[in-house]
Amino acid sequence: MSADTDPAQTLESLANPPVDGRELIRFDQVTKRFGDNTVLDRLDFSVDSGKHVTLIGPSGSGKTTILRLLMTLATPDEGTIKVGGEYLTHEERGGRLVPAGEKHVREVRKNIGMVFQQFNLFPNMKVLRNITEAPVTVLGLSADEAEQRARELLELVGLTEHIDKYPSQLSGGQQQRVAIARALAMRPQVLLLDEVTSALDPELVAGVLDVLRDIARTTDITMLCVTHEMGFARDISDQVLMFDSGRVIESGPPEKMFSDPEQERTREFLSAVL
Ligand SMILES: Nc1ncnc2c1ncn2[C@@H]1O[C@H](COP(=O)(O)OP(=O)(O)OP(=O)(O)O)[C@@H](O)[C@H]1O
Repeated sequence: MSADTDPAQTLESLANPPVDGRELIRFDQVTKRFGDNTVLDRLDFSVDSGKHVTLIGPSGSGKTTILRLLMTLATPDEGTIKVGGEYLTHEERGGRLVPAGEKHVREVRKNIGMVFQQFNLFPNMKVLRNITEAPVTVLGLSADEAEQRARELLELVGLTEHIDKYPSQLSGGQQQRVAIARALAMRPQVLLLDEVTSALDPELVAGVLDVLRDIARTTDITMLCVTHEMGFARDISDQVLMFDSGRVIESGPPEKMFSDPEQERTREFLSAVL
Protein backbone atom coordinates (compact mmCIF):
# COMPACT_ATOMS: atom_id res chain seq x y z
CA MET A 1 0.00 0.00 0.00
CA SER A 2 1.27 3.44 -0.84
CA ALA A 3 2.68 5.64 1.88
CA ASP A 4 0.20 8.30 0.70
CA THR A 5 -2.76 6.27 1.90
CA ASP A 6 -4.00 7.37 5.28
CA PRO A 7 -4.70 4.23 7.28
CA ALA A 8 -6.95 6.27 9.54
CA GLN A 9 -9.43 6.94 6.75
CA THR A 10 -12.80 6.09 8.17
CA LEU A 11 -15.46 4.11 6.39
CA GLU A 12 -17.58 7.26 6.37
CA SER A 13 -14.92 9.37 4.69
CA LEU A 14 -14.56 6.84 1.88
CA ALA A 15 -18.15 5.71 1.82
CA ASN A 16 -19.43 4.88 -1.62
CA PRO A 17 -22.95 5.74 -2.59
CA PRO A 18 -25.19 2.69 -2.08
CA VAL A 19 -23.76 -0.20 -4.04
CA ASP A 20 -26.03 -1.84 -6.54
CA GLY A 21 -26.00 -5.63 -6.12
CA ARG A 22 -25.04 -6.03 -9.75
CA GLU A 23 -21.90 -3.94 -9.44
CA LEU A 24 -18.77 -6.09 -9.68
CA ILE A 25 -15.96 -3.55 -10.02
CA ARG A 26 -15.85 -0.09 -8.54
CA PHE A 27 -13.08 2.51 -8.67
CA ASP A 28 -13.70 5.37 -6.28
CA GLN A 29 -11.52 8.50 -6.54
CA VAL A 30 -8.50 6.41 -7.54
CA THR A 31 -5.28 8.31 -8.12
CA LYS A 32 -2.11 6.64 -9.38
CA ARG A 33 1.16 8.47 -9.88
CA PHE A 34 4.53 7.41 -11.17
CA GLY A 35 6.85 10.10 -9.84
CA ASP A 36 5.50 13.41 -11.13
CA ASN A 37 3.31 11.67 -13.70
CA THR A 38 -0.29 11.48 -12.47
CA VAL A 39 -1.62 8.65 -14.60
CA LEU A 40 -5.04 8.25 -12.97
CA ASP A 41 -6.60 11.32 -11.44
CA ARG A 42 -9.41 10.71 -8.94
CA LEU A 43 -10.87 8.14 -11.28
CA ASP A 44 -14.45 6.92 -10.71
CA PHE A 45 -16.02 4.14 -12.70
CA SER A 46 -17.90 0.92 -12.16
CA VAL A 47 -18.66 -2.23 -14.11
CA ASP A 48 -21.81 -4.28 -13.60
CA SER A 49 -21.64 -8.05 -13.30
CA GLY A 50 -21.78 -9.87 -16.63
CA LYS A 51 -21.00 -6.79 -18.71
CA HIS A 52 -18.23 -6.52 -21.29
CA VAL A 53 -16.48 -3.19 -21.06
CA THR A 54 -13.73 -1.92 -23.37
CA LEU A 55 -11.29 0.80 -22.34
CA ILE A 56 -10.05 3.05 -25.14
CA GLY A 57 -7.86 6.12 -25.16
CA PRO A 58 -4.53 7.47 -26.31
CA SER A 59 -1.28 5.71 -25.51
CA GLY A 60 -0.27 6.46 -21.94
CA SER A 61 -3.80 7.31 -20.77
CA GLY A 62 -3.63 4.66 -18.05
CA LYS A 63 -5.67 1.75 -19.47
CA THR A 64 -3.11 -0.93 -18.61
CA THR A 65 -2.53 0.68 -15.23
CA ILE A 66 -6.22 0.11 -14.41
CA LEU A 67 -5.91 -3.61 -15.17
CA ARG A 68 -2.67 -3.83 -13.18
CA LEU A 69 -4.35 -2.18 -10.19
CA LEU A 70 -7.12 -4.78 -10.36
CA MET A 71 -4.53 -7.57 -10.44
CA THR A 72 -2.75 -5.89 -7.48
CA LEU A 73 0.38 -5.67 -9.60
CA ALA A 74 0.27 -1.99 -8.63
CA THR A 75 -1.42 -0.13 -5.78
CA PRO A 76 -3.29 3.18 -5.89
CA ASP A 77 -1.85 6.24 -4.17
CA GLU A 78 -5.34 7.38 -3.17
CA GLY A 79 -8.88 6.10 -3.39
CA THR A 80 -10.41 2.65 -3.17
CA ILE A 81 -11.17 -0.26 -5.48
CA LYS A 82 -13.91 -2.79 -4.80
CA VAL A 83 -14.39 -6.17 -6.47
CA GLY A 84 -17.55 -8.14 -5.74
CA GLY A 85 -18.43 -5.69 -2.97
CA GLU A 86 -15.12 -6.29 -1.17
CA TYR A 87 -12.38 -3.71 -0.94
CA LEU A 88 -9.38 -4.88 -2.94
CA THR A 89 -6.92 -2.40 -1.56
CA HIS A 90 -8.27 -2.03 1.96
CA GLU A 91 -9.94 -4.12 4.58
CA GLU A 92 -12.43 -3.12 7.21
CA ARG A 93 -11.18 -3.57 10.76
CA GLY A 94 -13.09 -2.26 13.73
CA GLY A 95 -15.16 0.07 11.56
CA ARG A 96 -12.08 1.59 9.93
CA LEU A 97 -10.48 1.09 6.54
CA VAL A 98 -6.87 -0.02 6.70
CA PRO A 99 -4.53 -1.09 3.90
CA ALA A 100 -5.36 -4.67 2.93
CA GLY A 101 -3.13 -7.50 4.08
CA GLU A 102 -1.78 -10.16 1.74
CA LYS A 103 -4.37 -12.78 2.74
CA HIS A 104 -7.30 -10.45 2.05
CA VAL A 105 -5.84 -9.42 -1.32
CA ARG A 106 -5.30 -13.07 -2.30
CA GLU A 107 -8.93 -13.91 -1.49
CA VAL A 108 -10.42 -11.02 -3.47
CA ARG A 109 -8.02 -11.59 -6.36
CA LYS A 110 -9.23 -15.17 -6.83
CA ASN A 111 -12.21 -13.57 -8.54
CA ILE A 112 -10.04 -11.96 -11.20
CA GLY A 113 -8.28 -13.55 -14.17
CA MET A 114 -5.97 -11.75 -16.55
CA VAL A 115 -4.62 -12.47 -20.01
CA PHE A 116 -1.50 -10.49 -20.90
CA GLN A 117 -0.10 -9.30 -24.21
CA GLN A 118 2.91 -11.64 -23.87
CA PHE A 119 1.02 -14.83 -22.83
CA ASN A 120 3.18 -15.30 -19.67
CA LEU A 121 2.83 -19.09 -19.71
CA PHE A 122 5.14 -21.19 -17.54
CA PRO A 123 7.75 -22.30 -20.12
CA ASN A 124 8.83 -25.39 -18.19
CA MET A 125 5.30 -26.80 -17.83
CA LYS A 126 3.27 -28.59 -20.45
CA VAL A 127 -0.05 -27.13 -21.55
CA LEU A 128 -2.09 -29.27 -19.14
CA ARG A 129 -0.01 -28.29 -16.11
CA ASN A 130 -0.04 -24.62 -17.12
CA ILE A 131 -3.82 -24.77 -16.76
CA THR A 132 -4.10 -27.03 -13.69
CA GLU A 133 -1.34 -25.49 -11.57
CA ALA A 134 -3.28 -22.60 -9.98
CA PRO A 135 -6.59 -24.46 -9.51
CA VAL A 136 -4.67 -27.15 -7.57
CA THR A 137 -2.32 -24.90 -5.58
CA VAL A 138 -4.58 -21.89 -5.02
CA LEU A 139 -8.12 -23.31 -5.08
CA GLY A 140 -7.23 -26.73 -3.67
CA LEU A 141 -8.84 -28.76 -6.46
CA SER A 142 -7.77 -32.39 -6.75
CA ALA A 143 -5.50 -33.23 -9.71
CA ASP A 144 -8.40 -35.12 -11.34
CA GLU A 145 -10.87 -32.26 -10.95
CA ALA A 146 -8.35 -29.76 -12.27
CA GLU A 147 -7.53 -31.97 -15.26
CA GLN A 148 -11.20 -32.41 -16.13
CA ARG A 149 -11.69 -28.64 -15.98
CA ALA A 150 -8.57 -28.12 -18.12
CA ARG A 151 -9.76 -30.60 -20.75
CA GLU A 152 -13.13 -28.82 -21.04
CA LEU A 153 -11.38 -25.48 -21.44
CA LEU A 154 -8.91 -26.83 -24.00
CA GLU A 155 -11.87 -27.99 -26.03
CA LEU A 156 -13.42 -24.53 -25.75
CA VAL A 157 -10.23 -22.89 -27.08
CA GLY A 158 -9.70 -25.62 -29.71
CA LEU A 159 -6.42 -27.05 -28.40
CA THR A 160 -7.28 -30.52 -27.10
CA GLU A 161 -4.62 -32.19 -29.24
CA HIS A 162 -1.87 -29.95 -27.81
CA ILE A 163 -2.37 -30.89 -24.17
CA ASP A 164 1.05 -32.58 -23.88
CA LYS A 165 3.13 -29.89 -25.55
CA TYR A 166 5.32 -27.22 -24.05
CA PRO A 167 4.48 -23.57 -24.81
CA SER A 168 7.55 -23.26 -27.06
CA GLN A 169 6.06 -25.94 -29.34
CA LEU A 170 2.96 -23.81 -30.00
CA SER A 171 2.32 -20.76 -32.18
CA GLY A 172 1.73 -17.40 -30.48
CA GLY A 173 -1.99 -17.68 -31.16
CA GLN A 174 -2.12 -21.15 -29.61
CA GLN A 175 -0.13 -19.96 -26.59
CA GLN A 176 -2.54 -17.11 -26.11
CA ARG A 177 -5.48 -19.51 -26.26
CA VAL A 178 -3.79 -21.60 -23.54
CA ALA A 179 -3.41 -18.41 -21.51
CA ILE A 180 -7.14 -17.75 -21.89
CA ALA A 181 -7.93 -21.32 -20.75
CA ARG A 182 -5.55 -20.89 -17.82
CA ALA A 183 -7.28 -17.70 -16.70
CA LEU A 184 -10.73 -19.29 -17.00
CA ALA A 185 -9.66 -22.39 -15.06
CA MET A 186 -9.79 -20.31 -11.89
CA ARG A 187 -13.48 -19.59 -12.64
CA PRO A 188 -12.98 -15.88 -12.10
CA GLN A 189 -15.91 -13.49 -12.03
CA VAL A 190 -14.00 -11.05 -14.17
CA LEU A 191 -11.59 -11.55 -17.04
CA LEU A 192 -9.10 -8.77 -17.77
CA LEU A 193 -7.75 -8.70 -21.32
CA ASP A 194 -4.74 -6.47 -21.98
CA GLU A 195 -4.10 -6.07 -25.70
CA VAL A 196 -4.08 -9.83 -26.02
CA THR A 197 -3.51 -9.86 -29.78
CA SER A 198 -0.84 -7.14 -29.98
CA ALA A 199 2.09 -9.57 -29.93
CA LEU A 200 0.61 -11.91 -32.56
CA ASP A 201 1.33 -12.26 -36.24
CA PRO A 202 -1.67 -10.84 -38.13
CA GLU A 203 -2.84 -14.25 -39.37
CA LEU A 204 -3.15 -15.53 -35.78
CA VAL A 205 -5.27 -12.67 -34.46
CA ALA A 206 -8.65 -13.86 -35.75
CA GLY A 207 -8.42 -17.27 -34.02
CA VAL A 208 -7.85 -15.67 -30.62
CA LEU A 209 -10.58 -13.06 -31.10
CA ASP A 210 -13.04 -15.77 -32.21
CA VAL A 211 -12.41 -17.69 -28.97
CA LEU A 212 -13.01 -14.52 -26.95
CA ARG A 213 -16.17 -13.73 -28.90
CA ASP A 214 -17.41 -17.24 -28.05
CA ILE A 215 -16.63 -16.75 -24.38
CA ALA A 216 -18.36 -13.38 -24.37
CA ARG A 217 -21.44 -14.87 -26.04
CA THR A 218 -21.74 -18.13 -24.12
CA THR A 219 -20.65 -17.32 -20.55
CA ASP A 220 -21.77 -14.75 -18.00
CA ILE A 221 -18.21 -13.71 -17.19
CA THR A 222 -17.56 -9.99 -16.82
CA MET A 223 -14.89 -8.70 -19.20
CA LEU A 224 -12.71 -5.62 -18.96
CA CYS A 225 -10.77 -5.26 -22.13
CA VAL A 226 -8.01 -3.03 -23.48
CA THR A 227 -7.66 -3.51 -27.22
CA HIS A 228 -6.73 -1.78 -30.43
CA GLU A 229 -9.06 -4.14 -32.30
CA MET A 230 -12.00 -1.79 -32.64
CA GLY A 231 -14.09 -4.30 -34.67
CA PHE A 232 -13.77 -6.78 -31.83
CA ALA A 233 -14.59 -4.07 -29.27
CA ARG A 234 -17.68 -3.18 -31.25
CA ASP A 235 -18.75 -6.85 -31.39
CA ILE A 236 -18.38 -7.79 -27.74
CA SER A 237 -18.79 -4.59 -25.73
CA ASP A 238 -21.83 -3.50 -23.81
CA GLN A 239 -20.02 -0.32 -22.93
CA VAL A 240 -16.96 1.59 -24.14
CA LEU A 241 -15.08 3.96 -21.80
CA MET A 242 -12.89 6.67 -23.32
CA PHE A 243 -9.93 7.72 -21.13
CA ASP A 244 -7.97 10.90 -21.31
CA SER A 245 -5.79 12.70 -18.76
CA GLY A 246 -6.47 10.11 -16.08
CA ARG A 247 -10.27 10.28 -16.22
CA VAL A 248 -13.17 8.74 -18.13
CA ILE A 249 -14.19 11.57 -20.44
CA GLU A 250 -17.01 9.74 -22.21
CA SER A 251 -18.77 6.40 -22.10
CA GLY A 252 -21.58 4.69 -23.92
CA PRO A 253 -22.63 1.68 -25.96
CA PRO A 254 -20.28 0.90 -28.87
CA GLU A 255 -22.79 1.81 -31.57
CA LYS A 256 -22.96 5.34 -30.15
CA MET A 257 -19.28 5.71 -29.19
CA PHE A 258 -17.91 4.51 -32.53
CA SER A 259 -20.31 6.36 -34.80
CA ASP A 260 -21.45 9.46 -32.95
CA PRO A 261 -19.29 10.32 -29.92
CA GLU A 262 -20.07 13.51 -28.00
CA GLN A 263 -16.52 14.63 -27.20
CA GLU A 264 -14.14 16.16 -29.71
CA ARG A 265 -11.27 14.27 -28.02
CA THR A 266 -13.04 10.94 -28.59
CA ARG A 267 -13.72 11.83 -32.23
CA GLU A 268 -10.05 12.72 -32.77
CA PHE A 269 -8.86 9.49 -31.13
CA LEU A 270 -11.27 7.29 -33.08
CA SER A 271 -10.54 8.95 -36.41
CA ALA A 272 -6.88 7.99 -35.89
CA VAL A 273 -7.56 4.33 -35.03
CA LEU A 274 -10.69 3.31 -36.96
N1 LIG B 1 5.98 0.98 -13.67
C1 LIG B 1 5.94 2.22 -14.18
N2 LIG B 1 6.85 3.15 -13.86
C2 LIG B 1 6.80 4.40 -14.35
N3 LIG B 1 5.86 4.84 -15.21
C3 LIG B 1 4.92 3.96 -15.58
C4 LIG B 1 4.90 2.60 -15.10
N4 LIG B 1 3.83 1.97 -15.64
C5 LIG B 1 3.21 2.86 -16.43
N5 LIG B 1 3.85 4.06 -16.39
C6 LIG B 1 3.46 5.27 -17.11
O1 LIG B 1 2.07 5.47 -16.88
C7 LIG B 1 1.44 5.99 -18.03
C8 LIG B 1 0.24 5.12 -18.36
O2 LIG B 1 0.70 3.85 -18.81
P1 LIG B 1 -0.31 2.71 -19.27
O3 LIG B 1 0.52 1.58 -19.75
O4 LIG B 1 -1.31 2.46 -18.20
O5 LIG B 1 -1.04 3.43 -20.49
P2 LIG B 1 -1.96 2.81 -21.63
O6 LIG B 1 -3.14 3.71 -21.76
O7 LIG B 1 -2.23 1.38 -21.34
O8 LIG B 1 -1.01 2.98 -22.89
P3 LIG B 1 -0.84 2.05 -24.21
O9 LIG B 1 -2.11 2.19 -25.00
O10 LIG B 1 0.35 2.67 -24.90
O11 LIG B 1 -0.56 0.65 -23.74
C9 LIG B 1 2.49 6.08 -19.10
O12 LIG B 1 2.96 7.41 -19.14
C10 LIG B 1 3.58 5.14 -18.61
O13 LIG B 1 4.83 5.55 -19.07
